[in-house]
This record gives sequence, C-alpha cells and structure tokens, in this order.
Amino acid sequence: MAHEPSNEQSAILRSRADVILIDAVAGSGKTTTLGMIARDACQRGMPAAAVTCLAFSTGAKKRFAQKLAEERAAGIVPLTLGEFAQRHLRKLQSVGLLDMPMPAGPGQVRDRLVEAAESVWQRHASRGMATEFDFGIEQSRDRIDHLLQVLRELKAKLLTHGFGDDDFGSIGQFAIADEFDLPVEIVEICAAYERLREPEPGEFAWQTEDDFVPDLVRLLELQGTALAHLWQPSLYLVDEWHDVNAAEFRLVAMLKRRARLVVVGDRDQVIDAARGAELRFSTELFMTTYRDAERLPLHRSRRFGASVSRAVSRLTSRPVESIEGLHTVQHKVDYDPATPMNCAQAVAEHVKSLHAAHHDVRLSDIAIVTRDDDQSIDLENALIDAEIPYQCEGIVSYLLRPEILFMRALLHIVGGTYDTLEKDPETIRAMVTALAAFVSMSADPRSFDSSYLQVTRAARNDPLEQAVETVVGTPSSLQWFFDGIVVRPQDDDSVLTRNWKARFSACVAELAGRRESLRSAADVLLAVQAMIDLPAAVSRAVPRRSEADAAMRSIAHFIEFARAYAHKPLADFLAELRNRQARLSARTRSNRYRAQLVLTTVRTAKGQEWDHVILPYLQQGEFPRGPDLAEERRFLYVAMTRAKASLTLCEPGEQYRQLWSPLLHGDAARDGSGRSVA
Ligand SMILES: Nc1ncnc2c1ncn2[C@@H]1O[C@H](COP(=O)(O)OP(=O)(O)OP(=O)(O)O)[C@@H](O)[C@H]1O
Repeated sequence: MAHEPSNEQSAILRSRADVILIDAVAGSGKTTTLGMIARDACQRGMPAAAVTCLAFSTGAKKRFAQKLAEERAAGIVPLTLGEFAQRHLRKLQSVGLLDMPMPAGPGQVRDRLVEAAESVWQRHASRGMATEFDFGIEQSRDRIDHLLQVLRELKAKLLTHGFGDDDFGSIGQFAIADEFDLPVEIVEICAAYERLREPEPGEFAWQTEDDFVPDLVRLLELQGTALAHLWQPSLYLVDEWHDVNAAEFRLVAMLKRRARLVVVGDRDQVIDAARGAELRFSTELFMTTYRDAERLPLHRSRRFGASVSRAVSRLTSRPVESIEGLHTVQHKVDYDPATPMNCAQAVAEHVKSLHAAHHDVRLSDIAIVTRDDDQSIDLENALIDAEIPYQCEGIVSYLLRPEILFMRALLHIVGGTYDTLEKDPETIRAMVTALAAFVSMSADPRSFDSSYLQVTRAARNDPLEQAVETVVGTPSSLQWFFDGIVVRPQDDDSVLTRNWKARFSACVAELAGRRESLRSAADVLLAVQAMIDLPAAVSRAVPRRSEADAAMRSIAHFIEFARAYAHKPLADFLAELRNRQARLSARTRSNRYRAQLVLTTVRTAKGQEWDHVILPYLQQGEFPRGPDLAEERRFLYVAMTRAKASLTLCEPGEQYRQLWSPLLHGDAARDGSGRSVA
C-alpha cells in the first residue's frame, strides 16, 4: 500500500536537484522515500529501466524491493553494487575490452593465498629478513579465513588495486599495516595475492564476487573510453548510503555521468568498518565530490517514541524526533560491577519481569544487544541458570569459541579426564581445530605416529580429519594428539613455532605432574595463565589486535566463571560445561519454532528492531570499548534505536559513578542535575 508522503518526504519529492543526500534518522522511512521517488519518476514518464536502484547487501536489496512494491514502483528490480558491477564487466567483455576472468570459489582462493604466503616467506628468507610472523598458514584454515577477511577489507577500503601494484614499496606497506592495525607481513601476503590475480594491469586471472566493484573501478581508470560502452540510466537511487565503502563510492561517482543521483543514509549508523564503511563518504567527501548536492532531512522516527528521540539527540548532537503517538518506556537497571555475574543476573531478572508484567510479550520480542560478542559469557550463563530460552544471532556461543575450546582442551589434558567428551563429535572437532590453530600443527600426514591412528580411508590424506576421527573414536587420544602431533617439533618449523611448541609442552607436562594439588579448573587455568604468555599465544592464532583483545577478554571471563566452581574438582567443572552445552543445543533444537530471546551484538542488530531492547554493561571499558568515542557513540545510537516499546539501559549503581559510561554521562548527555536523563 502506497503511503501519503509526510511533509519531509514531500519536500524531497519536490526537489529537482541533480544530486540529493537524504540525511535520515533510524526508522524514519528512508527506503519508503526512495520508493516514492521511483514511483513519481515513472509516473512522469521515465521508463522503469532508466531507474537504477542499488543497495549494499542482499538483505537491504530485499527490503528495497519490498518498499518499491509497496509504493507501486512497478518493474524496478534493485541490485547490489556487486551485481551491478558484474553486469558492467560482462558488457565490457562483450565489446572485447575484457577477457572475463575465471570465477573462483573459496577453495581456490585459499590455495592462492597459501601460494602468496609462501612467496612472501621465500622473499624474506632469501633476503635474510628477520620476522616473527608464522607464514605456515596452510596449517590453519582459521588463519586462512582470517586473511581472506582482511583481503576483502583492504580491497574495499583502498581505492584501487594500489596495494597489488608491482611498484608497491615497503613504505606503503608499513603505512597500510599501521592504518589497518595489522602485521606488515599480512599486507605483503595480500599484495602478493593480488599480483598473482592481476599479472598484467587490467588482466585478471580469476575473480570472486568481492572483486567485481574494485576490478571495474580499476578497468575504468585504466581505459577511460570503456565508460562509453556502459549503460547510462537517468536516475540512481541508493539505499543505506552509510554502508558505502571507498571502492563503491568511486564507482558510483564514475558511473553517474548525466544521471540524477539520490542517496539516503544515516551518518550515525556508520559502524560497518569491516566492509570499509566510513563517515566521510556521507559527509565532507560527498559534499566535495558533488558540490551542488542538496541535503534534505528525514528526522522523524516511526519506530521509537520521544524519550528515545531525546536520548539519541543528546548522544549524536543532532535533532531526532518521533512521529506523534509513539511511546517507548525507558528502564534503568543498576548493577554492582564488583560482584561477578551481577549485571548478567540483573538482566535475566529484568527479562523475567518484562515477560511476567505483560503476557502479550513473547521472548522473541526481546533482544539483549551487547557491544561485542565476548560479553555474552556471563549473559549466556545467567540465561541458562534462569531457564530462559535464547538464541545467539551473529554470536558463537561462548562454549564453542576457539579460544575457550583451547582452554577446555588444556583442562582435559592436564586433568587426564575425557569422559565428558564421549559421544560429542561436534565439540571434539572444534576442540581439535582450536588446538591446531593455537599451537601450529604439521600439515604433513607422514609426521603422524600412525600406531595411534583409527581413521577411515577418506580421512587419511587430511591430518586434521585423521586427528578428529581418532579423538572422536577414543576421546582420551586428545592427549596423544597434543603430545604426538601438536607440540612435536618438525623439521620445517620456524624457530618461533618450535619455541611455542616447547612452551606449551612444558606447561602441560608440569601441570599434569601436579595434577593432585591442582584440584579445580580455576587452579589449572590460573597456573596456565602464570606460565604461558596468553596474549602473545592468542595473537599468533588471531593476528588482528582488536580480535585478539576480544579473545583475551573471553578467556578472562571464562577464568572468572571457573572461579565460581573453585570448590569443586576439575572433572565437575567439565561436566558442568557439557551440561550447559547440552541444554543449549537441546533448546535450540526443540525451540526452533518456539519463542526464544535474541542475544546479539550491535553490528548484527543494525537494520533490525524489537519491541524490547536491553543494553547491558554500559560502563567504562565495556561500552565504550575503544578510544574513538565518536565511533562508540554511533554504536550506542544503533543499539538504542532498535527499540520500539521499551529500552533498558544497564549501568553500574550510584556508588560506582567513576565507572559510568561517558557516552551517557559526558557533557553532551547531561541535564541540569548532572545525572543523565537518557
Ligand atoms: N509517509 C508514511 N506514512 C506512513 N508510514 C510510513 C511513511 N513512510 C514510511 N512509513 C513506514 O515507516 C516504517 C519505516 O519505514 P522504512 O522501513 O522505509 O524506514 P527506514 O528509515 O528505511 O528504516 P531503518 O532505520 O530500519 O533503515 C515502515 O513501516 C514504513 O511503511
């Protein structure tokens, strides 16, 4: 059903500006407005084929298609930027300006990355360059996948293939490594990969869907005349502009030519750094690229009421309003940050009270939104204790995170107890993989001590599969896997890998020897922490500093959780973990069609809404997490604006004022009393 445009929407529909940036707030009818513009253009005689509607993800594309249908803009099919670029690449192929590259699947890309890592390692070795970096990425699928993610981000953020150019000097690499918070060797591997992929300028040996946009930009930059072959619409409508990255920004600017361009975004929702989104593309860079652009607002939300509007206006220092008749209740939950689990337990109680107070509230109407996924451990435990069914969205349950599985594996080996792994192939697979990733396992099956193997023919060529099958068959062979494979020195180990293996081996041997005196899981974990430099060990498996920090925080929470069982033997703690995991997966299976509360992070919550939203851990060091307060403010804005009927903010009680979040209690967030009114 088409909507009657509001005053703000009417002003946008009346504008005849060549370029319009619609500066919107969350839930203000952004996509609907683009639908209205498309419909009006068609009613004025523009053919549907001359209107190009673009989005940055398949989810956003679907929502755009729905809104176009609702507004009766018939015959217009939105595309993602990637699909749009791919069509143009095909056109360039049809006119002979491009030899279409081979499409490459994840397996081929992984092989090529390993090849690139090998070439960088050889360069380092031949020049006698000292490096602490472990180049043996083929030993860990997790590390390869992590590299792929970094490669994707570099391509999205660097305007061109600059980092793949032959003349890409070491200074450039160091600058990029610094900017992206990465070891320089990773940048070198990505550059080597790109050189393999683009052996001659503009000729690509293979291509994945992440390459469509940057490759098209590259081709248009190399061959200016190619543009003349590409279809030129009369109107571009681009949704969720706050998600645009450097390569996409450049492509839209190149392809615009004489067409009108209308983009709509919410600059306070720029939080998608992983895909390369940056604030400047919605602000100064947009205005300098399109000097005559008109900026029009959509600042009345149709999702939340005035109380949230006021709070987010203070947070973002820009006017946010709500349409008449919307009400969002705000709750405050105080907790004691000095008492373990206190915040999580307060959240669980609040969920129960919401559920009990209104019988029309279903658990699936409630979401707990955390700043990051490592904050879920206590919350999951409190929800399990309170018997509240929940599902994790965009979060891996803490029991199955690699860093936690690594610690759990050490507990089994040191304690010499494996009963709780019986008949649990899923956990064993993840645990064996985590051990291999954290220590570095040889990829050569010949280095295995075959007397222990219990493997099928299918697994014989894959060392990890051999290990998984063997440990699934006999869980106590986890110790064999650790001693005989994971920490066993190999000829091709780097000095660094060899040292780490020796450290892990000595630590586990010593603690196993003290088994009788180390009674609880907390005793063992604290002893591991004292003997192994865990932050350094974690950064080997997870090179990006921010992710390594998150993994370390997970480990710290896990140790804290184990302390609650310090009076019980280690085996009881392992049984408790298994029990929790079983309850979680039984719930997930049986509740697939029943209401479950959603436990998620701000990143995943973006674009979604719930009746009741709970934000835990609003305190210094937790939210904000990083030093960039402007970015943290945007994270909080996205989190708060997901709520419809109620928004609950959980923060330390009055006696812990020094821990209050500066996002809620900074100068911009204060009323006359000095106490936030958020
Ligand atoms: N003029 C209007 N009259 C009545 N309802 C409207 C109008 N414009 C938009 N809406 C409704 O407001 C709601 C939000 O609209 P829409 O989904 O377009 O917002 P959005 O800003 O794209 O949301 P998000 O913040 O999730 O990206 C929808 O239910 C839509 O149908």
